[in-house]
Amino acid sequence: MTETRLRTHTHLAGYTLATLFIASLAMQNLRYGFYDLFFLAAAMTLLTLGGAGYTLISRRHQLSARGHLFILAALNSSLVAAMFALSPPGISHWVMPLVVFNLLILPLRQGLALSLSLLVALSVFLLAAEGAIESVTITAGVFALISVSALYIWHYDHMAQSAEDLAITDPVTGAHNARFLDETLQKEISRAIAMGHCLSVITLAVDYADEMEDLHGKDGMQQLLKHLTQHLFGVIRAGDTLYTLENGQFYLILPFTPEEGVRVIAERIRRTIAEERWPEVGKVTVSLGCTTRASADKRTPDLHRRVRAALHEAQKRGADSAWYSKEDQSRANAVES
Ligand SMILES: Nc1nc2c(ncn2[C@@H]2O[C@H](COP(=O)(O)OP(=O)(O)OP(=O)(O)O)[C@@H](O)[C@H]2O)c(=O)[nH]1
Repeated sequence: MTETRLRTHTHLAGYTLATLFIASLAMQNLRYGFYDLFFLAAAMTLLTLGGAGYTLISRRHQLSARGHLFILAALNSSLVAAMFALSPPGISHWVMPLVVFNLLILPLRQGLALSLSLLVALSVFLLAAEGAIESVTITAGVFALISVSALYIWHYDHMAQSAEDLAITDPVTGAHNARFLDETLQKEISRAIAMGHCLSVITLAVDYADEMEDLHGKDGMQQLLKHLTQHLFGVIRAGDTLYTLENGQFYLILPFTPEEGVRVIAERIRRTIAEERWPEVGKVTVSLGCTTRASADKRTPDLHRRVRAALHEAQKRGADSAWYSKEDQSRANAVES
């Protein structure tokens, strides 16, 4: 289940439970003749029902739906207004579920801000209406409830973020993985088409990777890939992204980079890697294929196909070389030419 669907389900469940709870409060107050409180609860029920409707309408962009903040702010404000205008008995019983509800529906910071504001209003009200001891005791209890809920939500957000990072990160090198490559490249292609800027890509393979693995073992090769990743992160500029593929290969997406630029950076990568002495294996060389998006390239396979052909051409020419492929294969020419 995606995060958007999960949020839609939890928001719907939250609003439905809140509606049932507040509607039962409304009925109870009607039964005992507390008409002011009945109208308050009825208004709050309408707001939570509105929240459920809004959740359904915004189900496709639940993570960025801003309307929840307004609905929750209206719920909290109506309770604070009723607190000071009606001085209802047992108001802390209304506040407790609402502070948890704020945290369940809103992003952590917004939920905390609303819940703590409500807590401040409650403690001022209790201080004036019931005295210091009552106010401190109830405020401490509600504060503990807010803290535990916020900690739980922070923990959940943290775990969700770690799971997302793991899903898009190569465990050995720490660069992004192939799964994330297609997603990002398609976005970059769409951005380049919309904004009319250049986009280039490079694919890079360690020369004689299989022989090196036989010689230095899997661990030695993994250490080398880690160091190569750090080196590449040091060479590329902010905005460029790096991906680890299989068999000692890397992929670079370079937004705002024209043909002349990708030739410069490909050559710089080739040269700096060849000049370095790598702790595990000594000297290493790489072959690089590069290309720039042409107007006909609308999808990732268009660029993948051409950049792979360029890498293949570089490898055919022997180790330690780079090759640039233009849209038309017959016009392909070497980087250094
Ligand atoms: N995407 C990307 N392009 C690079 C990088 N380094 C060089 N280039 C491209 O190569 C061109 C020439 O780069 P340089 O020789 O470093 O010259 P520069 O004037 O210092 O380049 P700027 O980074 O644009 O200031 C740049 O304009 C870029 O198009 C890089 O790390 N990433």
